[in-house]
Formats: sequence, C-alpha cells, structure tokens
Amino acid sequence: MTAPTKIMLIACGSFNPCTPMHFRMFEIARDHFNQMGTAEVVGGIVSPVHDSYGKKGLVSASHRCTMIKIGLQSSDWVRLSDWETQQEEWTRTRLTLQYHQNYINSVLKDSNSINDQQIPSWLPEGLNKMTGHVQLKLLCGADLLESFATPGLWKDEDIEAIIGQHGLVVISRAGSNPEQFIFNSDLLSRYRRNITIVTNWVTNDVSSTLVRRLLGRGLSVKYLLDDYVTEYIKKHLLYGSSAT
Ligand SMILES: Nc1ncnc2c1ncn2[C@@H]1O[C@H](COP(=O)(O)OP(=O)(O)OP(=O)(O)O)[C@@H](O)[C@H]1O
Ligand SMILES: NC(=O)c1ccc[n+]([C@@H]2O[C@H](COP(=O)(O)O)[C@@H](O)[C@H]2O)c1
Repeated sequence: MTAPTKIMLIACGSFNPCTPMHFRMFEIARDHFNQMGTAEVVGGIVSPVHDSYGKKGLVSASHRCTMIKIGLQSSDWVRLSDWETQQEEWTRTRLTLQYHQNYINSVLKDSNSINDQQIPSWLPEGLNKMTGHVQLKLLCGADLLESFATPGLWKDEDIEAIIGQHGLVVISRAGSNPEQFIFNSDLLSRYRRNITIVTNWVTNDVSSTLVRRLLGRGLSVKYLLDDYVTEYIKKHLLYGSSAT
C-alpha cells in the first residue's frame, strides 16, 4: 500500500479578529482527509494579511498576530506565520503560497540548510525528518472561493496557479453552494480535481464582521470568541470596545 500524500494547509485572511471558526476550519479539513484516507495533514498555517491590505477597520498586524497566538494556544498543529505581515506591502495569495511551499521544499531537501535559530515557528515539528513531498494547499471558506468571481480582485493566472500548482480546500459556509459555483466557472471546472470541498455539517456563521459589530455596540461576544482573545481586545480597546 502506498503512503497517503502529505499535505499542509494554509489559511489566508484578515483575522480581524480571529474567531474559533477560523481554527475549526483546520480540524474539519483534517478530519475529512483522515476519513477519506486520501492525505495525511502534517501541519496548518494561519497567515494574516498585511496592514496595507487596507480593509476598513483592520487593526494592526501586531494585534492580529497576538490574538491568533492566543487563540491557537490549545492547538498542537496549527501555527501562525507572520511572514505576510513582515513584508513591505500586501502580498498576493499566490506568492504567499509559493513562499511557504518553497521553504517547506528547502527543509525537506536539506534539513541542514537552516539552523535552529532560523527555523520559523510556523514549520511543523519533525518536518525535516519527513520523506517525500509535502504539498501546501490553500484552506478557505466558501466565501473566499466565491470572491474569485469579483471583477478585478484576483488575476486568472493566480487562481490557476493556486489551484493547479497547490490545490484548494473549501469549507462550506452557511448560504454557500461551492459545487454550483465551481460548475459555473470554466476555469475552476478545469481544475476540479485539485479542489476539495468539505461539508461543514455544523455550519456556524460567526464572522469577524459580526464580532466587531457586537464589540462596537458594547454587546457580549462571550461564547463567540476565545475568552482570552476577548480579554486582549478589551485590554487594548480594539474595535470600539470598552474595558468592561
Ligand atoms: N464561519 C465560517 N465558516 C467557514 N469559513 C469561514 C468562517 N469564517 C471565516 N471563514 C474563512 O476564514 C478565512 C479567513 O477569513 P477572514 O479573516 O476574511 O474572516 P471573516 O470572518 O470572513 O472576516 P470579515 O467578516 O472581516 O470579512 C476565509 O477563508 C473565510 O472564508
Ligand atoms: N489577488 C489576490 O491574491 C487576492 C485578492 C483578494 C484577497 N486576497 C486574500 O484573501 C484574503 C481575504 O481576506 P478578507 O476576506 O478578509 O478580505 C486575504 O488573505 C487576502 O490577501 C488575495
């Protein structure tokens, strides 16, 4: 029997702030691959977008990274990569994938190519001892997939490279129909076998937008956000919240 393909998952987004659902996506995807026996998921990466992405209400990357670290404290396999936030400007998602894939490849090829001090914290432990290829795939909710159709937002060649060279894992989101969306697109249909759609049977439509709105109105976000993330938000008065 051949060993299943090894994959890593990377989620790109604002994470403004990160919600438990952002991290739950990883669990849902890993369970799917385990159950199907089609791949072994060896690591997960959360890559928050650069400050210059310029989305309204985006708090600094330093706050967003700290909240992700707090939110991921109980995960033993999903990690933060602050690489995007450290660049001079916003990085297209295709290039973010390329950077992380190249890094993974270089570690697999020659574990001596980096010394202990240089090892980025997003790399899974033991990667340097793994054999074979580890394929990095973009993990996203169905709304990100649907944003591919927004005119001018994504270059066709980037979509083609992301799906053709890496692969896409889409988690269904309330009100979305990723199958239909892919069927309606010639480009996506061409690469259909590189797209994995995972049904989230317990859809949860918590979004960062909703959380920001509640916080701004002084309403409770308890049970929607990690308690320690909420504590951090209130301590730093983020999203128009008050300390109490
Ligand atoms: N409830 C959810 N179900 C499935 N996927 C989700 C959910 N919330 C976020 N995601 C996915 O997480 C990734 C990062 O999302 P992002 O930071 O844009 O979060 P968001 O909650 O959609 O943000 P905002 O409300 O600020 O637009 C995207 O791929 C998005 O589709
Ligand atoms: N052309 C591109 O590569 C492109 C376009 C739009 C959004 N994105 C990425 O998608 C994510 C979207 O996040 P939001 O849903 O919060 O806007 C971000 O990581 C952003 O960098 C990439």
